[in-house]
Amino acid sequence: MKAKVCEIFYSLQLEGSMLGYPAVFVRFSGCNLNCKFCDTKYAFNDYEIMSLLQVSKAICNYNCKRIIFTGGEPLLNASFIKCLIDELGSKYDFFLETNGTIWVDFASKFKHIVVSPKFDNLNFDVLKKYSLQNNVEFKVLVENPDSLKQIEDFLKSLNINSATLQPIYFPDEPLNQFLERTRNIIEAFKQSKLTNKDVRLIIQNHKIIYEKQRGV
Ligand SMILES: Nc1nc2[nH]cc(C(=O)O)c2c(=O)[nH]1
Ligand code: SF4
Ligand SMILES: [Mg+2]
Repeated sequence: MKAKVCEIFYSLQLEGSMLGYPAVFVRFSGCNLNCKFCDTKYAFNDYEIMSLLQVSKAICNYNCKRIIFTGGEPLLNASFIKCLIDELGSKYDFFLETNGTIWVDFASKFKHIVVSPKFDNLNFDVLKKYSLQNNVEFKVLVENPDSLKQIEDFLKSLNINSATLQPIYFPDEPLNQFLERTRNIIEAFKQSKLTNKDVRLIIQNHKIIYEKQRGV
């Protein structure tokens, strides 16, 4: 079995509630969506075709027990990932970053799944299934302070009480502008109804620390 793999690298999880844990990232190429704010467009056409053995060897070369599958949309390679998990076994903890449009029946094999729904492409049947799992974190992207009302309604519609808000850092946006927009989002968040739920705001720390480099 083979898959298009964009990059495999060792870093810290620098987004979401698992912030700070060292992990090996396996970034698959390709996505079923095409978001205008996508920060991994390079994953669409920069890849190597790799076998299961090549990927598992690359993972084993790092001395780290946490493996994060990301993309693109990693679940376009669901059976490849399932085989990797079965092969690598119980000494590893597996994590997933997905856009929440594809469901897999081995979802419970992941220690933690980050589902980041995109409002232009919501699949409520799939999102409902993820919302019923106890290993799922919903990470909702925030464009500006006005986006919070839509996010409130979205969480309510799926009966979701806990989530992570992540301000979007547009690919060609200057850092100062992102920081100012983030400060405005924080002020609006503090005044919103979301403060009555288990909702937190966490920025993409790698974008600040490494200035939008890839593979970090
Ligand atoms: N350090 C680091 N943390 C991340 N968390 C999620 C990432 C992703 O691109 O899915 C990512 C990434 O690309 N780098
Ligand atoms: S779902 Fe994620 S990887 Fe796919 S196009 Fe949108 S932002 Fe990019
Ligand atoms: Mg990313």
